[in-house]
Amino acid sequence: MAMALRAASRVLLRAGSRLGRREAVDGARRFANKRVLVETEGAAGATRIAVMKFRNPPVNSLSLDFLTEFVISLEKLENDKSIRGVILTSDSLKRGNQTKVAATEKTEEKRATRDHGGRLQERPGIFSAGLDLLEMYGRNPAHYAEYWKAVQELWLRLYLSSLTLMSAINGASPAGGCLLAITCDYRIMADNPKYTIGLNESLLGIVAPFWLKDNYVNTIGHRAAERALQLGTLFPPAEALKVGVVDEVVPEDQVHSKTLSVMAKWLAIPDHSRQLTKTMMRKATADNLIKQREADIQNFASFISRDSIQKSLHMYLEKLKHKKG
Ligand SMILES: CCCCCCCCCCCCC/C=C/C(=O)SCCNC(=O)CCNC(=O)[C@H](O)C(C)(C)COP(=O)(O)OP(=O)(O)OC[C@H]1O[C@@H](n2cnc3c(N)ncnc32)[C@H](O)[C@@H]1OP(=O)(O)O
Repeated sequence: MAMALRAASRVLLRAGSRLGRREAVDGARRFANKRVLVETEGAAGATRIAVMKFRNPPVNSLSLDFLTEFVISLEKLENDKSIRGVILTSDSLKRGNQTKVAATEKTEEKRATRDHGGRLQERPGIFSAGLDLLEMYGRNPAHYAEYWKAVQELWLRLYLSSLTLMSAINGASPAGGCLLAITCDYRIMADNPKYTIGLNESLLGIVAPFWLKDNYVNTIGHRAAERALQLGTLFPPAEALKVGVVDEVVPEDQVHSKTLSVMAKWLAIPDHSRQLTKTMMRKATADNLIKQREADIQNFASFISRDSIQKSLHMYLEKLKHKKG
């Protein structure tokens, strides 16, 4: 398993440097590639935590490029012995198809956009819109296989990470967005009813893979997962808390500070005992995928290539495109 992960990571690292994606390195405190910004907090020499900010506009979808850059960044953090905790969150996104508010306007208005009548329109934040539908639609089986391998890799890396992982969910988090969150050790969500979280695959005419289903069952229990998966339920914050998809809901402007303070409590636990406990809880679920990765890739490639599934995805994409009109 470790060898397989190391080999896959070497491939990803080679791909990353070939594409020249690393844009800026500022000592050990901040590094970025195009789609993931990593900032570290804490004094040099002491335990530090890192914040991984997604910035893949317009909706932080998990494109192949994003997945590659994410895994490279995570690996760098895993290899940095001063880092013990990582927070996953979204960088604030600005959508390209609306007029951006002038920088001179008040701070709260800067985060808004204007509608066609020129009125300020508050847009919901987005943690991640999940897997990139354009990676799963209209491509060939080889592409689907490559994409799915990268999705598996992301899940395995996160689910088995020895770091303490927390998600600061500052926006909508459907499907693959929820995947990112539920691999974490702790989830804190902004109290904004416009934000929802859950595995909504069934609404798209697709099915969550067994390992994501297992992760969901481990998080919210079998009965709740059975119902939520069939209905494709996207929970607003209060319901997400009630069912256990998230651990805490806090006012939007406190998500980051609250996550930092919970992280401090987790980091007070000795690493070795916490890590061994985490492995004990998660290994069997991860092993289920590890022992049949190749078969899972083939299943995905043939499932997603079906005419009926492509048709469902087409209809869903059209629905997204026309919902504004
Ligand atoms: C027999 C069994 C065998 C099983 C074998 C296994 C099979 C496995 C099958 C595969 C299962 C995989 C698991 C899938 C996981 C997923 O993650 S699928 C993706 C699910 N995501 C969604 O449903 C979210 C869709 N998006 C939205 O709801 C909204 O966009 C939003 C995130 C709430 C944001 O809304 P808003 O701010 O209003 O922005 P929009 O205008 O809607 O979007 C802006 C543009 O972005 C495009 N877009 C949105 N989401 C995605 C996406 N996920 N991928 C790619 N592109 C996306 C959207 O179309 C807009 O585009 P333009 O119109 O061109 O601007």
